[in-house]
Amino acid sequence: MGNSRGIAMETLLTWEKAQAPLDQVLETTISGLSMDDPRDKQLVMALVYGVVRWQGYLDGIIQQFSSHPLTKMKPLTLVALRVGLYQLIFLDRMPESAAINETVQALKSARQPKWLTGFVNGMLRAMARQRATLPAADEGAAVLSHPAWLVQRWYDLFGPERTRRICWINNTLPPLVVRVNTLRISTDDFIILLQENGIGCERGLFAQDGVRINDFQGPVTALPGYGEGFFVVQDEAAQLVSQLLAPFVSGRYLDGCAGLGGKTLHLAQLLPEGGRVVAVEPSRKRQAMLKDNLRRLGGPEIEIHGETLQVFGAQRHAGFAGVLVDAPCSGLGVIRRQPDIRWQRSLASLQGYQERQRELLAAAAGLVEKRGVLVYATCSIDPMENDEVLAAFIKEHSEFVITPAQEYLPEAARSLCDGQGFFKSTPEQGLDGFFAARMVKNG
Ligand SMILES: C[S@@+](CC[C@H](N)C(=O)[O-])C[C@H]1O[C@@H](n2cnc3c(N)ncnc32)[C@H](O)[C@@H]1O
Repeated sequence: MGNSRGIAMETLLTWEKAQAPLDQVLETTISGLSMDDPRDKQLVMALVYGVVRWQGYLDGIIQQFSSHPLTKMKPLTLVALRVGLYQLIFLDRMPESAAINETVQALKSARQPKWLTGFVNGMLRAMARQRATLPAADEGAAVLSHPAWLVQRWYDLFGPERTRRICWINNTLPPLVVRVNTLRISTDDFIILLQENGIGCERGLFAQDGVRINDFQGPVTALPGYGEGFFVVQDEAAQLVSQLLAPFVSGRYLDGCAGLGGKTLHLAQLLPEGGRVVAVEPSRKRQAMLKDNLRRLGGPEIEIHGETLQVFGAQRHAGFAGVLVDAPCSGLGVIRRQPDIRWQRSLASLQGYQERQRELLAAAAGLVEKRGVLVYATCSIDPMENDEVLAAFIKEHSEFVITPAQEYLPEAARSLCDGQGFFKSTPEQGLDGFFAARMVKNG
């Protein structure tokens, strides 16, 4: 399927089949393409992310026009209808004829039978004719475009008002936020550098080294200072999590689930002379990306271990002054950045995450030295992965006490903590939804 619509459809079909993260699937489908015009790539991305974000809403409309249940449709037919309808509703500058003809042409190029191309063509034309009467994207269930189980869960947990607000924000485009690598450049100088290059930006509202970049369309690698390692893309909420390991002393700190190293280097940045960071990351692919990031960002040498935190913990490594467990989680707090997450989770998957999180915290407990700090974090807003994990941990580990997170955060961020002293940011504050608990080991 040669054109941008065809590539978008192919990506969406692969994503549905593979149940893999959308950004990974998209990277694979577009990395090998030789598209002369960069706008073609942008269109593919806009279509793919837009369709996934609004899938529930689009499907509601398609169902109104179809006499067959959507579950009986061929996957390619449904994907073509979603891609076509998305253009009709959301891409204001796209002429109606181009939206329909190019979508149908992509099916023809893929040698789809006449009945299928005819059906998609007819449906899209019918929807275009009745465009003025289609339900708006801000009405009823259409706003939500989230799976029913999740909406029900959030209604029960947060009430209808908050649920609608969170769902609505999840469907908006997230801001580009970076953390300045102050080992290389000061935040003030980085802001000046961006402004000199005509890039609008402002200081973060909550985190001291956070910078919000406005109206920048290109890839982050094209921002000034990328090659020099002046910044790393990181939401302000994630930046605040590392700060909870304060007060920083010149001891050893463990990033127990380092991933690509967003928080690993931040810790190195925060430590005084003589402090050292050790990182654990079992995924080989992520480890390689972590090493690349650390090379780009520079800074002190960081010891990296490729085993799981459970294995690392069982090897009885010497005590750490601070341990961060930024646990694998559902990601329900970052749907705005990864719209596919909502369709790939279930209540059962939350239970699965909780089990892993409890194991990871238990493994971390033994690694913390006396009076050391343990921080548990997720990018989820679901209590099953947050408050419940913490309650179970504290019950089994009475040597740990919860200390109020607000005492370790900048003034502006203190209001993000709840009565129990947990840090809880949500998309409503313009932040990624994070949970973090700070504990100290007494025994
Ligand atoms: C939420 S991500 C970490 C994000 C990272 N801290 C950052 O700020 O970019 C969780 C990471 O935990 C890793 N992980 C999964 N199982 C693990 C285990 N048993 N022990 C340690 N890390 C694990 C995953 O590979 C993933 O990279």
